[in-house]
Amino acid sequence: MIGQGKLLEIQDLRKNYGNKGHVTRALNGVSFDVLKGEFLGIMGPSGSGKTTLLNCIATIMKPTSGRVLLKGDNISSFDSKRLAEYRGSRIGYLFQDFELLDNLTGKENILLPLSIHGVDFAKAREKLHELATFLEITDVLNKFPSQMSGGQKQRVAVARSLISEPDIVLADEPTGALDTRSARNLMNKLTEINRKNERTILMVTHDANAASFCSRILFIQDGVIFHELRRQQSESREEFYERILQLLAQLGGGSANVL
Ligand SMILES: Nc1ncnc2c1ncn2[C@@H]1O[C@H](COP(=O)(O)OP(=O)(O)OP(=O)(O)O)[C@@H](O)[C@H]1O
Repeated sequence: MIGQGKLLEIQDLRKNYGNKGHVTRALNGVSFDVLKGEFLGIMGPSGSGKTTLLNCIATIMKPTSGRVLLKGDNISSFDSKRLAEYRGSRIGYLFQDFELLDNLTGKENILLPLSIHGVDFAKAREKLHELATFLEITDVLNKFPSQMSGGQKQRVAVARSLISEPDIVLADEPTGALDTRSARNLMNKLTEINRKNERTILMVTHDANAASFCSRILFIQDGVIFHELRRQQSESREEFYERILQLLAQLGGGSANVL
């Protein structure tokens, strides 16, 4: 269920790369809200601005103009202490290529955000156990990333993104490096995390199949949101997937799974 209220507000976000001679307008006035408890997808072709958008929200990069509000607070006005808290515990980040540290075990990778930002370790251990059981990674907690499958690595990364119980998880092509079965497994887990724990998720993807797990999808091209699809309450995931494919075909997407 989607809770009431806006969790994240993106207001007229613009991001230019380069200088006067060679300016790339990666974001050209992007505005949308993410509701609390929503699983929102962003689809768009390569180079449309998806990663730039997520990076601006995650404060990995500064927008040229525009505002990002989390629960009404303008994140660009945060001082360094609030910014560290925002990055460390209010947002979780999932990357296409997992971004686990090779010289740390699964467990150490998951607990790393907490050791940086300070926590109650008894509570963390309990949370770790709960997440590991749910994500089916208990048997890889003491392994290093090189000893895990791609699907296991991404589920460890999911646990890392959730350990601090963030307000929102930002996922950048989380199924991009996974085979079909692991991708489906990951999307089922993310859906359950969204529905049961009411965790808000914002995911960018090329993949219509992954997008069909979302409750709403925004379509971006040339740094502008130009369309929206909402999954109806009565609509199955398979029906929503068909509707996404139909839209992509109308847009002249060509390939079935890739915009
Ligand atoms: N550091 C940079 N310097 C200059 N231009 C950049 C930089 N990063 C991205 N761009 C450009 O900004 C635009 C948006 O890039 P972005 O990576 O946000 O797109 P994307 O939709 O995530 O693409 P993909 O799906 O291929 O990852 C592209 O034209 C890209 O070439």
